[in-house]
Amino acid sequence: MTPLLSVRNITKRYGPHLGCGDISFDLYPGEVMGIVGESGSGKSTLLNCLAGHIPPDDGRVIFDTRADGPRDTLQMGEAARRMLSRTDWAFVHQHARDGLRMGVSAGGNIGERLMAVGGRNYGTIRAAAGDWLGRVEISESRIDDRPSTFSGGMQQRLQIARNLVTGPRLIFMDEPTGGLDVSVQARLLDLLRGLVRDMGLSAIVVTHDLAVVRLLAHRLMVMKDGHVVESGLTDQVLDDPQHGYTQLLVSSVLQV
Ligand SMILES: Nc1ncnc2c1ncn2[C@@H]1O[C@H](COP(=O)(O)OP(=O)(O)OP(=O)(O)O)[C@@H](O)[C@H]1O
Repeated sequence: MTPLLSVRNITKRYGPHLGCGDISFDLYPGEVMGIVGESGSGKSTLLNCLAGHIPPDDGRVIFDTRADGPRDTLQMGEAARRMLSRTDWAFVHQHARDGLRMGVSAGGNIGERLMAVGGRNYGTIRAAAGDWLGRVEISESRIDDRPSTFSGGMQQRLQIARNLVTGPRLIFMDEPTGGLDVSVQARLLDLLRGLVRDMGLSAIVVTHDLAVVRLLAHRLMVMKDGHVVESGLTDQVLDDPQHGYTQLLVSSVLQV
C-alpha cells in the first residue's frame, strides 16, 4: 500500500536551537499517529513543518495527492499547497479562535469552506452546514449565531466541522482538547474518534495528554529535545515503554 504521507529527515532549527531533527515516518490511509513529549520537545514545530506552515531546513514531505499521486509538498508552489490545505488536508488548532472566523456566523464558517472549493448553490451549502452542525452536536438553530456566543467546547466542535466539511483525507491536530474542561474533553474526544473512524481519516495528533493518544492514535512517536526517542503501536509503547524518557512520561513523573 502507498503511504498517504511519507516524512523523510525533517529538520528545523531556530538559529542555534534545534526545533526538530531528522524525523522520518510513514502514515498509511486511515491511520492516526500521535506525537507526544514534554513542552519544548518539538511537537508543534514538526506538525507545522508537515502542514506547510513553516519551512523546514531539510527533509521531504511526500503526500499521495488525489490528482497526481505522490508529490513532495515542500516543493509545491504556494497556490498548489494552499489548494491542498483546502481540499485533502485539514488543520485543527488548539485554540478554536485560530481556526475560526469569529465575525462570521457558524453556518458561514462551515459554508465558506465549501465555497472555497467551488460550492455555489446557497441552499445546498446551507443544508450541508446545518447537517455538519448536527454531526458535531451543535443545534441547527444556532446556524446564524457567531462563534463568539458559543462555549469553548462548541467552538472547538465548530472548528472541526469547518475542517471536515470538504472531506479531507488527512487532518493535523494540535492539542485538540487542550484548554477545555475535563468533561468537555471527554465528549470532544469521543466525537473526534467517531468522525475519524466513520470518515476513514488519517490524522496526526500532537498532544501533551497521553489519554488523548490512548483513545485516538494507532501509533505513537515520543519526542524529546527535538528527536524521536521511541515509536510504535500506541498500546505497546504506553504499556511497555522501552526508553527511559517514555517510562518517565508514562509514570507521570515528568510535568508535561
Ligand atoms: N519561533 C521560534 N523561535 C525560536 N525558537 C523556537 C521557536 N518556536 C519553537 N522554538 C524552540 O524549538 C523547540 C521546540 O518547540 P516546540 O514549540 O515545537 O515544542 P512543543 O513540544 O510543541 O512544545 P509545547 O508543547 O510547549 O507547545 C523549543 O526549544 C522552542 O523553544
